[in-house]
Amino acid sequence: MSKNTHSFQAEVAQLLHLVTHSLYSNKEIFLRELISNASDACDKLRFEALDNAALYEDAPNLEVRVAFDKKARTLSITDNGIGLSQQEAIDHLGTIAKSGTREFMSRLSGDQKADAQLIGQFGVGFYSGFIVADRIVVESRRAGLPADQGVRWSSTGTGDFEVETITREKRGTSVILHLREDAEEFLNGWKLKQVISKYSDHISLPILMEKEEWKEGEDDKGGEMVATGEWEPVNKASALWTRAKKDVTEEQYVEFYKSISHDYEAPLAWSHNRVEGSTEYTQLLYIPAKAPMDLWNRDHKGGLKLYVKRVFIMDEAEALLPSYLRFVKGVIDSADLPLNVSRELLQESRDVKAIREGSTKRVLSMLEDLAKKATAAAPAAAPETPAADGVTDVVDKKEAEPAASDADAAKASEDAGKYAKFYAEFGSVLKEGLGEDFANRDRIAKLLRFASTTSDAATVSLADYKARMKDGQEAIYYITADTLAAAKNSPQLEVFKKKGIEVLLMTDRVDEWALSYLTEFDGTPLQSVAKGAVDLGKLQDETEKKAAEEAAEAFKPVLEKLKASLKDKAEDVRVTTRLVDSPACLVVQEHGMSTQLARMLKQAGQKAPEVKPVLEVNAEHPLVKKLERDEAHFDDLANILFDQALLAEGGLPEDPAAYVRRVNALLV
Ligand SMILES: Nc1ncnc2c1ncn2[C@@H]1O[C@H](COP(=O)(O)OP(=O)(O)OP(=O)(O)O)[C@@H](O)[C@H]1O
Repeated sequence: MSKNTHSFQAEVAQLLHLVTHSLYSNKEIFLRELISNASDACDKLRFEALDNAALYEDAPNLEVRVAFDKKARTLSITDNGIGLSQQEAIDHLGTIAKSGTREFMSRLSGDQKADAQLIGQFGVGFYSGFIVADRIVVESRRAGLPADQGVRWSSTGTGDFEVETITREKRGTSVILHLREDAEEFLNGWKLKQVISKYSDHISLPILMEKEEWKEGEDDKGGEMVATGEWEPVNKASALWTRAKKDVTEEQYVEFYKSISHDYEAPLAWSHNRVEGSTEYTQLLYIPAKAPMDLWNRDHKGGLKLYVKRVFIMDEAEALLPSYLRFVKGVIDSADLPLNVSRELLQESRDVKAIREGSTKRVLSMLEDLAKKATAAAPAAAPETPAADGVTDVVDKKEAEPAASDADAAKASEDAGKYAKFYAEFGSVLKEGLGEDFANRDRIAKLLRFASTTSDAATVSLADYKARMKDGQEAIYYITADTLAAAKNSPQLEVFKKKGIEVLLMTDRVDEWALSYLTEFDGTPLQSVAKGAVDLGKLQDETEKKAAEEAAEAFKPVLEKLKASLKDKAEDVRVTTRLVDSPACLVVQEHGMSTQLARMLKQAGQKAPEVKPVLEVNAEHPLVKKLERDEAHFDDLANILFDQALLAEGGLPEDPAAYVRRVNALLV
């Protein structure tokens, strides 16, 4: 192949521009990214070589070499991993294959600081080389291909890249950075070692650099460091999760997280354990502080890497955790699984089942721990009972001690905010667990937080709610709506407000579905206030009940007429005591699908059963009383009553024009 020029995928060109302009303040991360790619390439080789040892050729020791050339102003990162074929170089170094790329691009604002944060979350990988280089040359040969099928890829990071065939004896990849003038600091052995030990110490392969010695200059001209030709490792070269906890600093845990997740922010919590017993494995699990772009997609792969006896097997091993914990990042290293385990085999393995259960429990305990810290910081709230699952020994666990200094106080308040932060990012995903993980449903339920009629923020746990229930209250009441405002102002809440009964306000898209799996909490049923007839049980006194029955009796003839008038729209019409200020509201039958969920399904283009709601009217309301007197407009009034009830809960009348006509007729 002669030299060919290719254009970058449009997104890459855009990203490159941003990388060079936004990540400037944190230049050195390019080295972490390139070393991490080099290490991944070695992992891939080791994995492919399980079936084909010939791929090792004559170099079975996998390693990464970092070298610089002061005169040529180049810095190179060389690995003897899997390498790239010509086509792979074109495909992988010219496009971004990651899911969520488009979504990511659309969120960029043009504000460099904000965008730099976003890019950090997205992970720029290879392209980060352009932060420090104005030209990058990649020379590579894929393991197993003949020497004359090497490839040289080069680009100045603007719109195009060039690809040509070269002969390369050694398999693997060299990334050669032609450094910009202002990146000269990386032409220094000491500086490079410092950056490598900061970001890449956990890499399990040796990262080698040439040993340097001080050489005096001639004629008193001052000396300089010169390379000796001898290579020495500059990292510890033991995978971080294989080390004892006491040998790993907090900073190293954070850096390791950043390198496997490409996240900018530190994680909220982590847990590192060696599990022994019938299934042996090491787990290092992290709870991120920020949700990735495509978390909502249920096809979003899990964030766990699977190793077997320290050999990398696969990324995104979704079988290791249930889907509702897909936000968790980390590593599982199993001592029992066969090295050639495939995704399909994983699904069926009993060891994997044990790992999955153990890791699920571990994540839930981490979350309980965070939640407990939040509660400890807010003494007014009801204390959370920690789940007794026998799982202890969480690395980041610190007993809540009285803050001894300002620093401790700051740490305590930071810890206290972590659960709220977690919940804002991942609460909706966690809720999916109610429907997915029956064995842990109670633990998940304890972790849920909602807004309520006493708190706009999602801070109320079901346990808090229970602790505040009124004497005689027999259910946990909730309402689902599209928005907090719609939930708060819903007519269905009126009687609850009047009686001072707290109602949970649920506005998450998954609430209705998820809550259908949670019929009770700690022995108390959950009851939607928009479903079925309102039964306040002991909260309503005898006189109230009697008055309501009498009103319903007196209203019967009007009710019959209303039913006839609205027979196409309403399943039934009845008198209610749940309304105080509003004339009417809609409810669905006890086990029916809420009108809100039906609407959502329709919007999503899915089939939803036709739900005819029940219209409940407030016999005391002047508009309803008017029905008794105004024979001429009865039909119009009845329809307006129904349509307004629909509007109040965020719906739209079936025939909006007819609704407007009817209202106007009454207005003039
Ligand atoms: N040293 C290397 N050896 C072999 N292939 C490489 C090397 N560096 C990069 N690649 C290939 O280029 C692709 C793109 O790399 P890049 O760092 O941009 O993204 P990534 O590694 O896939 O994603 P991320 O960095 O977010 O994990 C890699 O997936 C890999 O296939």
